[in-house]
Amino acid sequence: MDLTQERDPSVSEIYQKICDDIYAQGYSIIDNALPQALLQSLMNHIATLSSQEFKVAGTGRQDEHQVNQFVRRDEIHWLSEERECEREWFHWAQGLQTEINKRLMLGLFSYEAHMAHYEPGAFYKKHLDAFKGSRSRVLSTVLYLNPQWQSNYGGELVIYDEHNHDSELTRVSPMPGTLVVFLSEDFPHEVLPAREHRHSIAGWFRVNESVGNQIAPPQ
Ligand SMILES: O=C(O)CCC(=O)C(=O)O
Ligand SMILES: [Fe+2]
Repeated sequence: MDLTQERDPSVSEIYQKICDDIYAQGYSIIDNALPQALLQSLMNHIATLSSQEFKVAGTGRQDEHQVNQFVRRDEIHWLSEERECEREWFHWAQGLQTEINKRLMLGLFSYEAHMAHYEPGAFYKKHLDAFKGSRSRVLSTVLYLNPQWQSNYGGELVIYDEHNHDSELTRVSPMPGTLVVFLSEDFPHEVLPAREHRHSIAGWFRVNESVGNQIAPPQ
């Protein structure tokens, strides 16, 4: 089953819009970004994943992984190619990667993603997804999977100005099917506490950090 509907012109229009926005301002916010069937299947999937498949999220690189409850309070489940509907999300992201590389020549090489669950009251303090100059994570994506979200629930993503980290650029409410894409090294952002359970998929495109035939160490 191909839930991304490759031939659907609206998929390539969305890819184009993301490329245009990234080129113009470094970030993109798209409502109803996915084909309805794919969005529905991801929402069903996250709703049925058992709580055992979510782990408390940490901060820092994998080898210095720390759980810091003052920084973030979400639980995550890394996506894999093994489950069909997770594979469909990778497929959609692969299409975006191809388009971005063609249009913006960012040299995106791989994509990793996890589902995230924020309990009521959970948050993620202001942070960057990559250290400046590290080139590990180049482009971040966040897709929201909350079928019943209302604007008074809170839980907004706040994006800050790349040149003035105290100045708020915009707030995004985690409405179903809204997608945010931004340059990982440039835009500090935070997740405000919500009154309800909040679900999303966060993902990151990386460049190839391998030198010669040596494989880059895990991040
Ligand atoms: O869920 C969001 O809105 C953003 C999550 C985030 O910033 C992250 O996982 O790095
Ligand atoms: Fe982030």
